Amino acid sequence: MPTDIEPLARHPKATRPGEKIGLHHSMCYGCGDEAPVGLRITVVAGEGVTTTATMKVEDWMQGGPGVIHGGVLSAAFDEVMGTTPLLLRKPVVTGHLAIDYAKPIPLGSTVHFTCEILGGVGRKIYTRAYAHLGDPDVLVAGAHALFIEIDLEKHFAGYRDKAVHAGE
Ligand SMILES: CCCCCCCCCCCCCCCC(=O)SCCNC(=O)CCNC(=O)[C@H](O)C(C)(C)COP(=O)(O)OP(=O)(O)OC[C@H]1O[C@@H](n2cnc3c(N)ncnc32)[C@H](O)[C@@H]1OP(=O)(O)O
Repeated sequence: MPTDIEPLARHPKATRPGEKIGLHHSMCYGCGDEAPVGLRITVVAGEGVTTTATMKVEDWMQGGPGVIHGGVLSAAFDEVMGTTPLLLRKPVVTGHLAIDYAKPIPLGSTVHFTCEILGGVGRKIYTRAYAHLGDPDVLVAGAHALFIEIDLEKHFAGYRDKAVHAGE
């Protein structure tokens, strides 16, 4: 992370603390409520530029016997951390994501995520997140990620004809 990042302020019209940040697409693998397979994560706005989220670890998320697959946890962090810049009213995509896996996460558990925006420079937004299973003092994973602000229309212009919509 560069040393010249600046603090980023919550947008005046951002989702209020305690409220759910809306789906960005109902068919999104991370947050969509109509996706045939997905994490169905709901991210809740916190104070300032922070968020929280939870995810139930379902049987289909298994990697090693009885525990979550590392890639599923990575996707969950991506979703939580990528949603958080919406508090700035900035659409982003992931540029870089790094996970520290501290403890195995059993199937059937509920993962609790906390995320904060550390700051930014230009179009770059740096975030950090942690995960625990109910006791915030016992972390099971942590993550750092860099998100890049995009022009939504331009970024997806070449792919929209491939988009999948609910009911198709
Ligand atoms: C699912 C999507 C929904 C999106 C809708 C939004 C709705 C709201 C969010 C909802 C939640 C979503 C949560 C899931 C989010 C994903 O999973 S997004 C999917 C995965 N990510 C991608 O597909 C991105 C693919 N990559 C790209 O398209 C392009 O590389 C990027 C990221 C747009 C950057 O390209 P660019 O616009 O040409 O900009 P570029 O000059 O290369 O980079 C800008 C700056 O970032 C730096 N940078 C770029 N990449 C890196 C890197 N890996 N490491 C370090 N620095 C980097 C550059 O060095 C540059 O720095 P400066 O020169 O400004 O100092």
